[in-house]
Amino acid sequence: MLDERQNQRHPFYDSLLDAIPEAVTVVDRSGTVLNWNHAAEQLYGIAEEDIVGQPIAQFFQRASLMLLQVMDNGLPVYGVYHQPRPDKHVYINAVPVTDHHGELVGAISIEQDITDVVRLNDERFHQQDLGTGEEWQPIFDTANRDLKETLTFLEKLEALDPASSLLMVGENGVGKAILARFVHSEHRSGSFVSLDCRALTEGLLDIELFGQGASYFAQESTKKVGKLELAAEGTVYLRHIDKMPIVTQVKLAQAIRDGGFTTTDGKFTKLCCQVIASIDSLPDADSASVHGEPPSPPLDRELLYLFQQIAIPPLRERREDIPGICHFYLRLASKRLGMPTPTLKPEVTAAFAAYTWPGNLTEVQRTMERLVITGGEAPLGFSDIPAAMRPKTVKDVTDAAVPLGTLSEELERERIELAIAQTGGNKAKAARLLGISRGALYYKLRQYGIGD
Ligand SMILES: Nc1ncnc2c1ncn2[C@@H]1O[C@H](COP(=O)(O)OP(=O)(O)OP(=O)(O)O)[C@@H](O)[C@H]1O
Repeated sequence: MLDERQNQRHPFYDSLLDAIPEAVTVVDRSGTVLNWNHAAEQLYGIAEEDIVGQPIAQFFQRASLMLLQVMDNGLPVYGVYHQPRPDKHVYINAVPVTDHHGELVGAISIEQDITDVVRLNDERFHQQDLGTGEEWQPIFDTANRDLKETLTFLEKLEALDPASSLLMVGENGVGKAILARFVHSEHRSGSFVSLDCRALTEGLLDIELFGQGASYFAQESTKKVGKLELAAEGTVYLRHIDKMPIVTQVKLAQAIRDGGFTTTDGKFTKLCCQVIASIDSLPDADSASVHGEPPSPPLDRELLYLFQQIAIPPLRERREDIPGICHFYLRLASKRLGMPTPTLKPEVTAAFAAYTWPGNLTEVQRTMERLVITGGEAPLGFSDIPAAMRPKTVKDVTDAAVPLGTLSEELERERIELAIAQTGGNKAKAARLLGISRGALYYKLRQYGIGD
């Protein structure tokens, strides 16, 4: 009788599963797929008849299978952001299933596809205009001595000689283009034209920069004005200048030195724009003499020395700024996405300060966006941040070496609370951990009303 009723239920269940807009997957204890609905077919492009009856691990990386993880842990997950494949982003609920005796018999997952949302957000951020001021200034509001000196020098230089050619030097994503925009918005009235020297072939880059006279073409209308002329009173930003063909580099050096250049139709064009170039790192000065060949990547020496170099350190060398930058990007992402700004537990702020951020600002921005999208009401802890950023030991956290006094009041308070917690309330040890005197700690405790 029971079997009969169960048999009757099957068509209802199948229709129910297909009516659900989320991807539903059911596996048995061994990980063999029992159900795979329409939405799952669409999300992963795998037909039901191909996957049902097969081990799910044949279709996905084992480590990325939340279903197997919940069976291993015996614990459900709800509303967790998950990336089952490099090109798929989902919110997932996954639950282990037990029989009447409490024996594990399998698991069910329900996944909501948010790939488009993530992609759209990414695009929005990539396209986003750098703005003209305040919004991104906190990135360069620094407590780092070297960067402070560099920025002071730049400010003086621009006040005295706003047309000087600059070379922004720094790892990928440190903010070279942002700083170039900042300089531009402060001192130039024309347009900001950006060219990536990796993206164009030798001849094309030359034409893009210096233009081409009408004599090369049949009609006058096909005459091409170069960016150096087009950006008059503005800025030409040359990204990855070390990838510029050497012939063009020599021509550019000559144009900067002569204050202008001759176009192919013989006209002398004055250089009215500011040239700002960027490079990830300076070529090794000795490499040419040591190996007897041009340094790789080749950068014309004459051109190099025509630029004032502005070095921007990677984030791991300005750790004292990291908490402020993370909070800035959290607020920026929340504002743009219309979502509440998540709060970070102090240990997370410290973990971020200790992390190396190889992708620099770009990585911070993406990480904070993700936290805004996935974060809930509660303050975010270690389990909410990418595994690679979690400290392996408590020492990693305390080694974050974020000096007090360089932090905002909010962060300073968090840092003190963390130190008190880590030292079991021992104020002398906490003061040592924080690198301040005991008296200063007592003052701060009173100031923030901690331990009242
Ligand atoms: N308006 C903005 N405010 C704050 N951050 C921004 C803004 N626009 C972009 N960013 C973030 O800063 C990151 C780094 O900026 P930028 O492109 O200036 O670095 P870069 O050093 O020039 O990088 P690359 O070496 O790739 O040329 C961007 O990838 C983006 O995540």
